[in-house]
Amino acid sequence: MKRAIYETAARRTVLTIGNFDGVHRGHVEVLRTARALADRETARLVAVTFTKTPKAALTPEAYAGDLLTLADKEKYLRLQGVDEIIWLQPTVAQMRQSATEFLHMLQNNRHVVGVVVGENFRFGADAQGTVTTLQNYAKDAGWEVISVPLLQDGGDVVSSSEIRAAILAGEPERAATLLGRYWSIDEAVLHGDQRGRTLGFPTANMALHEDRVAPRNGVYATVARYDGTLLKGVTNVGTNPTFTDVPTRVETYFPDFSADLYGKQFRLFFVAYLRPEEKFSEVAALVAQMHNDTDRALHNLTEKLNIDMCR
Ligand SMILES: Cc1cc2nc3c(=O)[nH]c(=O)nc-3n(C[C@H](O)[C@H](O)[C@H](O)COP(=O)(O)O)c2cc1C
Ligand SMILES: Nc1ncnc2c1ncn2[C@@H]1O[C@H](COP(=O)(O)OP(=O)(O)O)[C@@H](O)[C@H]1O
Repeated sequence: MKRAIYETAARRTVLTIGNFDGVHRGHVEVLRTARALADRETARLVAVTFTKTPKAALTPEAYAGDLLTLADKEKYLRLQGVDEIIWLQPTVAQMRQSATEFLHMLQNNRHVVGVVVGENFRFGADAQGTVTTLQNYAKDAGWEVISVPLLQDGGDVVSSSEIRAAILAGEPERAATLLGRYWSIDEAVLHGDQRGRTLGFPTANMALHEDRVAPRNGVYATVARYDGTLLKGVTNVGTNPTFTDVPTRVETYFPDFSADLYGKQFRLFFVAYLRPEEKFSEVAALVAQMHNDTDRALHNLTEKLNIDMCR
């Protein structure tokens, strides 16, 4: 056991540090640079990240919610070649750690040979540490530091908060442009009110995780990855105001499909926003609208779907 710990500590390591919520196109630039440095240095690539972004812990009222669950953050980090993840908890003790203490902690933990971060990287209590702090420390420690310039998209910096704002605003296309893939959720199918089938629109229902950013209420063209295939869908995010309001759900009707999905899990990609959810005075009007939504969703997906973005 002791030997295993020693071996981990002795392994040459390149660290990349950040929140990485989204693992968006900007993060991918940082991760690619870090992977290349690790390969050059015959080192492992270790990502140091938080289980919850410090923003969520410090100012929860001003925080829109996470783009990714931790499982998804891990999945997308590993897809970029990260070998291991060190998860930090945003505890009071962790948030009070000075910038130098934070770097000491990393140095004591691994045989660090390099560190790759984004240009705007801040760390330590009150975000006092900057790339310059890191570079100064690295000179003595013998680390190579690379700070990666922030990626821009049409004049805007690609950032997790821009993507959260796009999802909140019902702009999945904009979110996808910044993310480099469609925003998605991966959840199990729950039981609803068993009403969908009586309307001719059975819907697979998912809960919205409270820690996650909530997409704007309304109807979306979506795609699900299920059982190795992609299914076209039309999804309502909302509270079903035409009937009795329920806590916000994500309900998807798959026009070209019929099977029992209860308890099954699938990844649902948000491709386009079609309209806000409405309260109809008659069920027949809702059903007519749902037919129209289905046609529009299928048309939209036929015209615009980019399968490579379903990741
Ligand atoms: C494409 C689509 C659009 C929908 N639009 C609305 C809407 O505008 N207003 C509303 O109250 N419910 C809307 N719904 C939700 C339906 O009311 C809901 O699917 C139905 O009540 C079945 O609920 P159940 O899954 O709990 O059985 C929509 C559902 C779908 C699939
Ligand atoms: N084409 C389809 N799209 C979505 N769900 C379907 C489809 N065909 C069958 N189902 C099944 O029907 C269930 C939804 O029926 P519904 O009456 O809306 O019940 P609930 O209110 O429990 O969601 C889904 O969870 C799934 O198991």
